[in-house]
Amino acid sequence: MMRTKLLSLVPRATVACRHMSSATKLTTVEVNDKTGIATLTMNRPPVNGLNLELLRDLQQSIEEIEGNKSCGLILTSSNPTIFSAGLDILEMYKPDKERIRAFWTQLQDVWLALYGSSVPTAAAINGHSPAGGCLLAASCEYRVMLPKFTIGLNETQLGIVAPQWFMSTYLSILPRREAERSLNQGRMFTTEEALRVGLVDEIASSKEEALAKCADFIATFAKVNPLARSLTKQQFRSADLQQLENERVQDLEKFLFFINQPAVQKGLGIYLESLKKKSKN
Ligand SMILES: CCCCC/C=C\C/C=C\C=C\CC(=O)SCCNC(=O)CCNC(=O)[C@H](O)C(C)(C)COP(=O)(O)OP(=O)(O)OC[C@H]1O[C@@H](n2cnc3c(N)ncnc32)[C@H](O)[C@@H]1OP(=O)(O)O
Repeated sequence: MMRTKLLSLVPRATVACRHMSSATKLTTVEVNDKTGIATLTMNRPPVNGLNLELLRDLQQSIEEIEGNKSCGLILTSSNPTIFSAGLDILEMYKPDKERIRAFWTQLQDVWLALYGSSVPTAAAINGHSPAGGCLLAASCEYRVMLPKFTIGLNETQLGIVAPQWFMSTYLSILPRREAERSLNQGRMFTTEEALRVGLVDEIASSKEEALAKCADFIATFAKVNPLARSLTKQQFRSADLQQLENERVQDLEKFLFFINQPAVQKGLGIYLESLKKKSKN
């Protein structure tokens, strides 16, 4: 394994980091030698849109962290204003038949790996986090968010339906009434609103502070037996995980049927255009 000091890339307070993976281009993993916590950073400009390749790299990085006996995983973004824009709409708009199957299957794999991770997980949400971005953050056990950003499962606003496992993820954090209402509305929460409803656990004023708060959360498990902790987590999450495991193929087929509906394709096209127009103004 390659061991590189990355002192120039980490806060001064950090003593030393092992750079575990550099082969992947769209994610990096750095393990703090002192705390044993791995920081997994998404790095796909311009908006960390979750395309097939970023999802593959995410899964590889999660597996790397699981296999490396890290004490915890912090998910964050290299972009200073965007955690992740969610699924890359270009994967779903006028899709290639084979690729879109691989894409959705890979998204399922990432969720199973992250939501079911045996290590403690936290998200340092250092930017906007709509839809699939929110799903990733919500799959972690703890969330710290920077002010003046937005987060939420906004699928209905795009004319699409969040599948059951997106809903289960929301329900693992939010009271049922709040989860149902905000999913139906496709509501995006400001940082402060997200804190109020419990979608995020803390607010931090900088990325460094967010990472430190996530590390503090992970440190709360330092004296807990790791096997007891991970089996307890598994028991809490196993029904949700098992449901997708059992229905993976049907879930894929439902997604393909839905996404290929002419009305859905039309809606995605209009939404993409509106994003592009907005970025030109
Ligand atoms: C019952 C059966 C159920 C079956 C299941 C069926 C269906 C489920 C299917 C799908 C589930 C999908 C979940 C998703 O994740 S969909 C994606 C939702 N994402 C969004 O709505 C976010 C859209 N983006 C934004 O709001 C902003 O871009 C953002 C706040 C993230 C950043 O704003 P900023 O001003 O900094 O940047 P922009 O100028 O807007 O964007 C720059 C550039 O990036 C392009 N872009 C942005 N987001 C996306 C995206 N998600 N996918 C692809 N491309 C994106 C944007 O168009 C600009 O491009 P360009 O003009 O520079 O070329």
